[in-house]
Amino acid sequence: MEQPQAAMVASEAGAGDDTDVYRIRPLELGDISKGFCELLAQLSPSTPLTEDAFRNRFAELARLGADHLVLVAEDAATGRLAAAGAVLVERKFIRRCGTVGHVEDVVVDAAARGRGLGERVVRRLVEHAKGRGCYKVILNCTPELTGFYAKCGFVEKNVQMGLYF
Ligand SMILES: CC(=O)SCCNC(=O)CCNC(=O)[C@H](O)C(C)(C)COP(=O)(O)OP(=O)(O)OC[C@H]1O[C@@H](n2cnc3c(N)ncnc32)[C@H](O)[C@@H]1OP(=O)(O)O
Repeated sequence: MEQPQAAMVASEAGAGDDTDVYRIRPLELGDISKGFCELLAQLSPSTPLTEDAFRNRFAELARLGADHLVLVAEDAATGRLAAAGAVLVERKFIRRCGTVGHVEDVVVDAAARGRGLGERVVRRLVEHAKGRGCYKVILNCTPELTGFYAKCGFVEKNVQMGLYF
């Protein structure tokens, strides 16, 4: 039986507005056949996930409950996914055991860009982090995307560093 990625967080993340073209909701197991991998390939080209790999990762993430939420936007007319994004809640010792939201892997299908969908997804991820008690939400992006994230309410802070293996 298909279960939402984090059933208990569905209400927190909002069920979406059914009158809208896009329904924003948590990732579901069936999304592998609704274009989820094709969407992610627009973020980072890679070989398509097998159904087993998708199911295993889905189960791992589900165990993290509301601390890891993947949202997708489903086109109500076609049933295909038009956008996705994730937020991970980090539990710290500092800041009186504060929590921080990390926004990751935001993508809107090329055909659906420029209509406010990316901003809606990011704002929903931020809302979720706020609802989990996060004192801030952070993300990494390329310089070309700072304008987009500024529209979503973010300000530039610090620098990103990486070490790849
Ligand atoms: C943390 C991360 O995941 S970083 C990775 C981000 N993802 C990618 O780069 C994948 C490829 N790109 C995309 O999927 C999309 O272009 C996104 C997600 C960046 C933007 O999604 P869209 O749905 O097209 O953006 P949306 O229409 O919501 O734009 C909201 C506002 O930001 C502006 N905006 C959008 N993209 C940009 C940009 N690259 N630079 C400056 N402003 C931008 C829009 O003009 C709009 O402003 P307005 O309200 O004044 O009209």
